[in-house]
Amino acid sequence: MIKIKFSYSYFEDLGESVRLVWRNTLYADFEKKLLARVIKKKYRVKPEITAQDGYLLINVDNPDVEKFITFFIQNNLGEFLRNRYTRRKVIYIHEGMSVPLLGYNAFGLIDRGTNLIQVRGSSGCNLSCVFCSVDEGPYSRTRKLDYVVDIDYLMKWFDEVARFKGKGLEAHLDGQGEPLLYPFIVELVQALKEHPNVDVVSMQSNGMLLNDKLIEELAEAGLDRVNLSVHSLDPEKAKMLMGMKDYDLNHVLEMAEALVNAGIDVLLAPVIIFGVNDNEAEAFIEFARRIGAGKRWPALGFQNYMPYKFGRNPAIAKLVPFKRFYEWLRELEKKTGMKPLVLRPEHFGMHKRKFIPLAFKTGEIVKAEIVLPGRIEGEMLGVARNRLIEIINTNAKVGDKVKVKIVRTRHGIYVATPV
Ligand SMILES: C[S@@+](CC[C@H](N)C(=O)[O-])C[C@H]1O[C@@H](n2cnc3c(N)ncnc32)[C@H](O)[C@@H]1O
Ligand code: SF4
Repeated sequence: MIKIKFSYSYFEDLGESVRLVWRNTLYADFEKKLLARVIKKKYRVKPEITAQDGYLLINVDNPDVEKFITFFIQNNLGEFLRNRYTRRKVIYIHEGMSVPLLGYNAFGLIDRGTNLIQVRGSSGCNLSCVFCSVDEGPYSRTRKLDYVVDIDYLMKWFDEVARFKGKGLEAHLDGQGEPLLYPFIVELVQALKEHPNVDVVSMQSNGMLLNDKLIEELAEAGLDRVNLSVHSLDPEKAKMLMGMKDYDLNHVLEMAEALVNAGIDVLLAPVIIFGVNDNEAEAFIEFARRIGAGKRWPALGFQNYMPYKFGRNPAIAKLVPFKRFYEWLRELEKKTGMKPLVLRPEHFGMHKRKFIPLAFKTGEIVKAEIVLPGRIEGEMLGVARNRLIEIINTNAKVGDKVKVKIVRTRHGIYVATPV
């Protein structure tokens, strides 16, 4: 009998197939028939395949089978890889693919002309907030696939960006999705924190996937702050806003306190939808005070709900102009004595820094090679001048070389249309 287990992984028996669960966030299903067929073809034996106690079990005596099937699974992982929370296909981006990590907003790095660099290791979310700006989560209607970037490759690009941007950086883990779904999140926090140009490592998270052990690991790795997205202190309203019946508000609130106790600062970041949760503002402030949030940075970062073209824009959401929103925050500051609620970049030690020079001008026509499918219908990702370009309204295929017109370059995110 051969027993196989990979590090950070376990196998589950699903009857017709075996599932390899990798780092709790990714999985790949292999049909037992397929594995048996490839073994039979090479070794002329008909094995029985099961999974038990996390191991893959194959009832053959030949020890060569172990090496062979290990190689087969590792080699074919890319084809079968899926996100455990969204169930979407995952494209694993690594150095061998020559995919630049600047230019696109679903993965890689974003420089918005300050000392803060956004770091996006993966897409995909465990929740489906009714107002989500990027229509994320298991109930997304627009997002078709997810990406995961290999950690060494991500750090290689980060290093280049950091060298250009200089010292005193904040590396902020956020994304079109939930950063805690990144399979190497602890290692990533540690690698960023150890970078000589990084002072602060922070993360934007919904907090659901935190637990005491993970918090301890993140604190040890050097995570400085979590901007925690909590949108109601009423369990039922929170379930409705997070779009998930099993959203556990109490767990998230407990984790908020655990973060503070572990020395990771917390900034509570509720999205305010007037008429829905604006009446909870004082309760959020009280909660933030009670747990000791805001030790080095502000304790609260109320966000004004905004509709987005490819987001979920619920009918309940009433729009409030920013002028009115800031007035509301100032009134709250006066009433509660909690300051600052009107946040400015200085509160986060943020200042302007020179931009990584843009690779394209708006209106420019360039020849791009299509390297990956995009996340939404009609979108593909192209490469030119060592930058990614999101090409919209296209039916090009991977490998095609196409002429495109750059229609957007803001903050080094490039969008183009075919010409
Ligand atoms: C897209 S999420 C990604 C990070 C993580 N999943 C989270 O929710 O914290 C980034 C932030 O944007 C906020 N957000 C999402 N949709 C929004 C909207 N329509 N208007 C304003 N803020 C929004 C979220 O609450 C979160 O604080
Ligand atoms: S707002 Fe954040 S937590 Fe909510 S669905 Fe979007 S990405 Fe997920």
